[in-house]
Amino acid sequence: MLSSNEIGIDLGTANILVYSKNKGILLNEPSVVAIDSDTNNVLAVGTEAKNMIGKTPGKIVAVRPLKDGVIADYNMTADMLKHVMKLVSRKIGKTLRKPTVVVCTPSGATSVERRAIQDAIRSSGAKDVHLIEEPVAAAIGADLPVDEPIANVIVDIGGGTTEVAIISYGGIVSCHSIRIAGDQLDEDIIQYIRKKYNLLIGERTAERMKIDIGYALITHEKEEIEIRGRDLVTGLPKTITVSSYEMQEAMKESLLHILEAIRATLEDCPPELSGDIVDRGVILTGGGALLKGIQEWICEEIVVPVHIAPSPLESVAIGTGRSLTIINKILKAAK
Ligand SMILES: Nc1ncnc2c1ncn2[C@@H]1O[C@H](COP(=O)(O)OP(=O)(O)OP(=O)(O)O)[C@@H](O)[C@H]1O
Repeated sequence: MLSSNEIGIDLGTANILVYSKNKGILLNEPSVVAIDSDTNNVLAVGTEAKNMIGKTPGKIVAVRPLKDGVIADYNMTADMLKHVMKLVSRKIGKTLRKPTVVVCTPSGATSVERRAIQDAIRSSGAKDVHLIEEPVAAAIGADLPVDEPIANVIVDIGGGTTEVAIISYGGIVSCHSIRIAGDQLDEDIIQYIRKKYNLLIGERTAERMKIDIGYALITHEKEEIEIRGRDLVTGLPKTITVSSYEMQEAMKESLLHILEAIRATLEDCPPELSGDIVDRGVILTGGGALLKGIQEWICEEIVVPVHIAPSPLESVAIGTGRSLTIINKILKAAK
């Protein structure tokens, strides 16, 4: 039985989630920290800090300490994790003392990047820190039978990375990890609007556009959204209307890169497992799985059934927490 002192953490580029098998999701907050740049004190973490992005006075900076699925600013990540542990303690009504933590890392992370994640978690008070590859955690969290000798194909489109993996018998058979995912789609939208309309928009506006009227490359009925930004010629605020067709144009190149990663992984699949893929299909997870039309588009392109995981934004966190049971079994067997 897992105690609340054993937790799984999805330390994501966009969101940080903490899961305990007994209590479920204990925390789900954006991976954002707001600091006072004069004193370096952390002022806010999570939603409160995210609401400050692009709106803060000079000395308060709201930053995302992770980029492309790995730590970009070590000290800030460590501070964010300390705050997260405090929030979790408050939630469970007692101090989380020296917890055992399983945390995911992108499968493309280097050993230095993995070590940094492990050290940052340890510095937040954890006793034992176990790492799990993100696609494996996502597959466990999506209820796939990962320890059976059948092909489970997982496509996890997060904020910083897209991980595509074929998992069989508890291990990764073939995998591609690319640093193109939700954040890149937001950046594509910012650049498109800048070039086409000479209008500067912020990250949060771009993300809202993607979520509200963003479509994968499928035929659909046109939708429109009104957005505001700063005119680069006059320097004044301006409102424009953007359509979902323009959003497709903006995101096209990155979406094609994601498709390419899926194709490349399937091409690497050992022939014995190919039959499973045709029968069982591909599971989409991560926030990108919620992009309108993505299931239909990928299905059309790879001609294999595509399903969306039950809770795409939570699969990795649930998988990290559940994997503790497996780790405990291994540790017990080794005694
Ligand atoms: N409805 C939606 N449509 C399109 N994209 C969405 C939707 N909801 C969330 N997203 C995007 O999903 C991304 C966050 O997904 P997720 O929480 O799985 O990433 P993460 O685990 O933090 O990142 P990574 O795994 O790369 O470290 C963000 O880019 C967000 O904009």
